[in-house]
Amino acid sequence: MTTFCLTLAVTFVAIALWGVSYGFVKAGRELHNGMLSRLMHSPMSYFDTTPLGRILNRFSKEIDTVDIALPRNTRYFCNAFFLGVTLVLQIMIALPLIAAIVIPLLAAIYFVKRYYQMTAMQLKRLDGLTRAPLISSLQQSFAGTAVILATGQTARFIAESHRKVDSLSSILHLSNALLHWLCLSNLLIANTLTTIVSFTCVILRNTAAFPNEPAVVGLALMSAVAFTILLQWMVQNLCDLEYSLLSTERIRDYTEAPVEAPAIVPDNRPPPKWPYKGQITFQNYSTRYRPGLELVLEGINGTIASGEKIGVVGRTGSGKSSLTLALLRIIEPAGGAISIDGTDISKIGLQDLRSRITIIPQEATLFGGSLRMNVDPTQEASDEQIWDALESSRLKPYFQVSPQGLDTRISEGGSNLSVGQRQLICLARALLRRSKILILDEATAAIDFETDKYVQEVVRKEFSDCTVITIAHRINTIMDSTRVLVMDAGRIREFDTPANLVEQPDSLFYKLAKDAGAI
Ligand SMILES: Nc1ncnc2c1ncn2[C@@H]1O[C@H](COP(=O)(O)OP(=O)(O)OP(=O)(O)O)[C@@H](O)[C@H]1O
Repeated sequence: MTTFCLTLAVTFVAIALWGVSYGFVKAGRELHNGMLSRLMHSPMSYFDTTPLGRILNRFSKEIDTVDIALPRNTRYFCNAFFLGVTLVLQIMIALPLIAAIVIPLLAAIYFVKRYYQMTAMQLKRLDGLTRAPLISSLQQSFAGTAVILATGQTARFIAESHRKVDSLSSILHLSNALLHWLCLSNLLIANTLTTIVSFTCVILRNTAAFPNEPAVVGLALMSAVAFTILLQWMVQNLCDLEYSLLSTERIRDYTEAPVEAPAIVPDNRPPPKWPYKGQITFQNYSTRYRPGLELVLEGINGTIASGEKIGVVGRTGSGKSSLTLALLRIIEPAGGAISIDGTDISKIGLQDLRSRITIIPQEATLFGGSLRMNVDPTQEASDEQIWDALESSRLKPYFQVSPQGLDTRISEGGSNLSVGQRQLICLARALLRRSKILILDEATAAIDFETDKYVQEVVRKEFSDCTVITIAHRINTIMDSTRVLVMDAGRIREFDTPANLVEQPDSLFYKLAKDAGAI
């Protein structure tokens, strides 16, 4: 009867703990989704300061631990725990005297586990610290394979990689040694129980305290032997369970990563056709990449009229790209404001702002997928419109001969296309969007002079009624701009027509144009 009640109680508790284990799985999934959605909305400064290797480690190892190891360890521990409790109770029912040594044995198990765990925690931390640099280093090496091969640095990178693998292996080796120590300690404790149970049986064999049934004595002895095997498993599962919970903590840190401003501000949504004219006004605008850093744009004032074609020039690091990032609110203002058609862009949602401005960046961003998906990511255009855009960007003849047509596969990052072709796909994308403001951030740097000229012609023709801001590496390409904005150390130094600026030999633009051989 007692055994039946015990079994029933244990079954109920086991079911309750299975529920807890299921809860872990659910919580793990929520943490995963939370981390992903948070990181997708994190500002650029967060990625500037958080190594990519660390983020990848969270998404691979830690998520794997929460999704797979945590529920498994919970289940294993529950099994081991209840089996262990049942075995000890069976021994105590058969030989009540054994109860006297259970508490000292539990104390010994507790101290061994605590010692093991303190050391293992440190090792786990070291594992994380050595694993992340290894992932980052591998990633950098793969990204820079061409440069590493070209500069003959292969041996250095391999040696560096070996050094990092060695550091990680030494931590893994120590973890294994610690695990063996735990095994040995637990075996000693469990064997002590078996020895005491055996001796008690022998000593009490002729006394009233000895069970009448030989089967009960056999059960006690069998339980003691089984406990020897089980204890090791139970303690290790408990430790594994606690480590898995550490991963949850690490992922939770990422679910609290900073996020950008809201995508939509319901009370302040611009009308669907905004911007109507594309007039951009800077009012004493300044910005920095993150708190604590120097201002990269300072006291920017000026108005770009609707439909103007503005060329932005300046020495490297003068703040040209920062100006475009400020327009898209990739970096937020530290002071002043930018208005588009009279609307302060800092007051509207990021999605509303960014969906109304088109940028062709310095580095073309292409995704692994079809040509159609890359040219028309929102999937709103017809095949005809996409082919027209490809024709205007001079890519139609190239893709027309492909049997898959618009379904031609583009590799991740556009690696099966030339750098120039990638930029032309971005131009086709811009042609499809047709927003009132277009930004070209050194977009034609990788294109030959002839194609660059053609792109400028297409932009002038197709975006004739739009405001176009061109950050130029070739001064020639912006000589026919309406006005030229010359940046220097984060400030606007000159803002006038190219003709006026080249007439002033002491102007910065004159010097830049002269250096470039444009005048
Ligand atoms: N992610 C960043 N974090 C911190 N500072 C940055 C970051 N990107 C750029 N800067 C700094 O901002 C300043 C302006 O850089 P920006 O890229 O706007 O110059 P640029 O004129 O576009 O240069 P280039 O012609 O070389 O592209 C530089 O001093 C640069 O060091």
